[in-house]
Amino acid sequence: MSGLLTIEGGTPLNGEITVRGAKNFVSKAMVASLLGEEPSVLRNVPLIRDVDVVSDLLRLHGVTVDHERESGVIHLDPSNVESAHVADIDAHAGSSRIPILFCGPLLHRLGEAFIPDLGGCRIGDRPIDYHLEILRQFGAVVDKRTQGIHLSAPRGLHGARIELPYPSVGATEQTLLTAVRAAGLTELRNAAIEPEIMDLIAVLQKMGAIISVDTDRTVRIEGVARLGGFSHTSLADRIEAGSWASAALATQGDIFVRGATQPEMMTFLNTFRKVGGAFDVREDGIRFWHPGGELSSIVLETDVHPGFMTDWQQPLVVALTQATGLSIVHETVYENRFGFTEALRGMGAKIQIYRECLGGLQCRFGQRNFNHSAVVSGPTPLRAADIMVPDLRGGFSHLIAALTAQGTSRVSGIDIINRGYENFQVKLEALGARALVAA
Ligand SMILES: CC(=O)N[C@H]1[C@@H](OP(=O)(O)OP(=O)(O)OC[C@H]2O[C@@H](n3ccc(=O)[nH]c3=O)[C@H](O)[C@@H]2O)O[C@H](CO)[C@@H](O)[C@@H]1O
Ligand SMILES: C=C(OP(=O)(O)O)C(=O)O
Repeated sequence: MSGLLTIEGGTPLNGEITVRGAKNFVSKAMVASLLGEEPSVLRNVPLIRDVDVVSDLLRLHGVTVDHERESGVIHLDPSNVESAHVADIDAHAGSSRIPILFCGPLLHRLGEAFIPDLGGCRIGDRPIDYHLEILRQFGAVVDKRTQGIHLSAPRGLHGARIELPYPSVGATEQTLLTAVRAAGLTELRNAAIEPEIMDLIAVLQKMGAIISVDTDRTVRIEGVARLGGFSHTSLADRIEAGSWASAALATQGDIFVRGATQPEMMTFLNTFRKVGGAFDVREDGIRFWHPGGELSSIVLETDVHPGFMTDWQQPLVVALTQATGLSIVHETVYENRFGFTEALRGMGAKIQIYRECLGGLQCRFGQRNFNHSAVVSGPTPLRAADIMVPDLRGGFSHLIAALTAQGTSRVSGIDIINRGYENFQVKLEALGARALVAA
């Protein structure tokens, strides 16, 4: 990955930026449009690479995608869905995790699907065993090939009783996108209930689906023969909002995040307040700032919703290097999400990584040799360094660290960040960061 940013740190980030629709919803709603017999419209779409990848994949399958980039409106017309050339799809291998969610919709529309090898952040093994098992339960025949996966449904797809071993976001979405047009009833136990999934359910309901969510995380879907289009405005990207909030805290700044919304961020806001950050929820966004004085160390465990989201963890850890005392961070969603701390240690942060489950919960990764707990000791002044972006959130964390550090850092591989942060360089400039793209 390319792109080099030179950052002169030590200046608080102050000002206002806007967040638009959620990366982890918009791409899925775009896939859902494949299920309809009529056109759909999606608003508040951010300019991020995952949207471009999904647009390309939809176009390869005959969907007309008209993206008004500045206004953030996408028109999707699936009237002429067709099989794509395997070589064309394969060109997108490794670009994102979304292609796996094309399975159900393509099986319904075409009777077969070819899925390229997945991309996404390398923060653990990220197997797709739940996805494939679910598809088999619906009646799909799964043929794993050297490159990619071929699926067919010789007898059509029928509803299934599914229980997830872990409330996986992707596997829940796989079930929803397949069950809505499968024959009969589907029952999904131990489903994930992230706000982005709830917004996907809202989209599917607008299209004509019948879906109920019980208090015990059981989702029931009554399959229907036909779905129409939808018109929908995406919920805001709570991960991007939390990332800018962490940047405000670490740099002792003050950022108004226009578009950020409280309900989806309540868990983040509680943690932010415990660390010592201040925030003000307004009609049109949330202001986050460092109120002066010391920040407090905390014990934090990432979890599925409504727990503290794993994608908030990496940016917040940078802010924790500026808090007084020992913070404990237990990552329970991914087994390998602390790789980004190596660069922080090189910048002077005191972060130790442990295999044990520190915190309160025993998680799936305990006793299994995974470095999934961290102890952060602070406050430590950070010094500038040359660093390489490892993944999406780790990359944004490196930006925060460079902005916090005294001196000039060179951050390479910044293109990865465009996968989930819209116009982040323009936003940095608007917040007064001294950041320059190297020629
Ligand atoms: C594009 C998108 O929406 N990405 C989000 C989605 O990823 P994604 O949908 O890939 O994450 P999952 O919720 O599926 O993964 C959670 C855990 O389940 C495991 N697992 C998952 C599927 C499977 O078949 N087998 C299996 O073992 C994973 O390895 C991981 O340890 O939810 C994650 C958890 O909130 C977020 O960090 C990602 O930003
Ligand atoms: C892990 C993430 O995304 P993906 O699932 O697309 O890799 C993320 O957004 O932090």
